[in-house]
Amino acid sequence: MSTSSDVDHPQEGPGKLVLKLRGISKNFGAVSALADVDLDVHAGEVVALVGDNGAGKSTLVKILAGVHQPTSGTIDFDGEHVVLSDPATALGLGIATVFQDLALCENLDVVANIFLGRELNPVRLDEVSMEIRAWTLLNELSARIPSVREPVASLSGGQRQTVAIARSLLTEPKLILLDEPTAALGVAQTAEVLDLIERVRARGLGVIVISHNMEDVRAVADRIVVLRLGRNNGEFGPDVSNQDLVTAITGADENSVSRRASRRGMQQSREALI
Ligand SMILES: Nc1ncnc2c1ncn2[C@@H]1O[C@H](COP(=O)(O)OP(=O)(O)OP(=O)(O)O)[C@@H](O)[C@H]1O
Repeated sequence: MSTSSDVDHPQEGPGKLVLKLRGISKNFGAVSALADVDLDVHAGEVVALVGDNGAGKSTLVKILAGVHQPTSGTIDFDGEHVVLSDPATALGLGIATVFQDLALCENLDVVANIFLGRELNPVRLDEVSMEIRAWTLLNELSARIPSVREPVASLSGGQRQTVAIARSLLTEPKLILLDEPTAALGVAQTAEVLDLIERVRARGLGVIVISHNMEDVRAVADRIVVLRLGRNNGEFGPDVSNQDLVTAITGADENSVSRRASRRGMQQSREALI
């Protein structure tokens, strides 16, 4: 399938600030899930949010999706102070979230899944217009979907992720949150989804990607933001070393990645001496 997205939506580098979080904290009773977190995302920028289990990534995404309310802190979206009181408000403002479970209906086809709950004419379904719109959207994303009349049950993991992302684009959001979009995908499917993220960025959207896979993060992110124990713990470019990233995520500079790097360094100096 050929693409026209780069032509239709030219975007060179990050644009204006679309999301600005300042001092976001979230307590669940006595548990502090987030403490004083700052985060900026620009239009046309992919920001990877990384951190160990329990670092607070999901809590932050749920705050942006309007599922949780922050205990304190401010959210500016598209230059305005906002309160994301519920998921409909977040979506209405232009923040779309693709959760890890994708929430697709297995027995329905691609068109029905993309338009689920947003049918063009819910009284008398306008199947033709919906099919054309679905094809156009998938075409713009260079998606490899064999047929939009295929039930989702017969699609691969990467294709399902594509359908879920296409569905989230239907409301024309300014920011899209992707929770572990490549988890449990094979090599080729992962590459497909990373390509898709690049196309979403090329449309000028701000993208937040949560991922545990550092290779994927480095491949697609413009900026990598580390959370540790609910706090900001460093911000890096995609060329950051594995060692620095692991140190920021775990808080320990003595780990297997650093030990291997130092062994490699010692071996190289030994070879230089011979
Ligand atoms: N609804 C809740 N009630 C009580 N504590 C919670 C709730 N949600 C999250 N927490 C706690 O907040 C902290 C951050 O959890 P969160 O799920 O945001 O981390 P995470 O970085 O997404 O981890 P993972 O990678 O394992 O999904 C953890 O200590 C967790 O136990």
